[in-house]
Amino acid sequence: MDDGTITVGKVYLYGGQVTSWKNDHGEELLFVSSKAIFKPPKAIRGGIPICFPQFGTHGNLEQHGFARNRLWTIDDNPPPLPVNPAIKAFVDLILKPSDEDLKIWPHSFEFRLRVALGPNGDLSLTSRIRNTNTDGRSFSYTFAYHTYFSVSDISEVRVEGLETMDYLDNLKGKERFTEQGDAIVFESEIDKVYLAAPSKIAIIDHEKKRTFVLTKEGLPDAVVWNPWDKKAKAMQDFGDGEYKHMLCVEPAAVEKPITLKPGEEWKGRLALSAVPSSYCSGQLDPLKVLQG
Ligand SMILES: O=P(O)(O)OC[C@H]1O[C@H](O)[C@H](O)[C@@H](O)[C@@H]1O
Repeated sequence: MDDGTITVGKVYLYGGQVTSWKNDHGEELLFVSSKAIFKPPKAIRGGIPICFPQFGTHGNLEQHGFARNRLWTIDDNPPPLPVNPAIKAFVDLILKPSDEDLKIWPHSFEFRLRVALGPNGDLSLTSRIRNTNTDGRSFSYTFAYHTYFSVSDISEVRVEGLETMDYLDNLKGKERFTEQGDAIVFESEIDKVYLAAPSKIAIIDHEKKRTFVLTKEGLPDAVVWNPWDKKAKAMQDFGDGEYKHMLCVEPAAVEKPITLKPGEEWKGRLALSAVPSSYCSGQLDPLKVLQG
């Protein structure tokens, strides 16, 4: 997507993956590792990988499913879906299963991902997944927009909107806990699936004085992940110190898989905006961020 002067977003057909989203000062808002590999068999480390038809290890497929390491195609003639008139540019990507995919997940589907840039440079991703099985069978899946945000310094970041939520802790065998009343801050590795999270979540980067506001629809859960130093070192496609400059907050449907009957379609949407943080007396007003 190009507005004629500066590139404000980049989408790879490999993975159907957004790898760049910039504000009007040309600053990159998504994190992509300097060691990312942009070809099969692994997914690109950064941007917004799509986890489908499985999130994480919640099933028998490879971690996070296969959509993130398949080649998607562009739909040159997208259908006239309800389009927000304020949208400046969009592209529709399509994924359908190959014969090989059908061997590991025996279901026909059409996945249409619309990536759109809206007013003020907002980025939205809308997934429409349709069951195209002709044998009358339903299918179920889990899903996530595995969004990697670029942050100045992870120790200066807080996440608002997930306080008091229940979560499954992936670092403790997916055991269920309840979060305390304070905003989430980061001092060590985190890998949690917040359940029935609110539709708006804010990531506040104190040093950058920037707040990312995530709005999600059709996606009840939200995963929060940072590998921290030890896991960072163990990842081949991730720099040792890069964990300091990224945070994944991933709108998802994990706890309750989505089931589609033949002919049925599901829609899951993520909208992102980056706004200057209003910072007064060391405290942000979460209500302003989340409602304003
Ligand atoms: O290394 P990947 O397969 O891309 O997964 C990276 C991470 O994704 C999610 O956030 C999961 O909750 C983590 O458990 C996982 O480590």
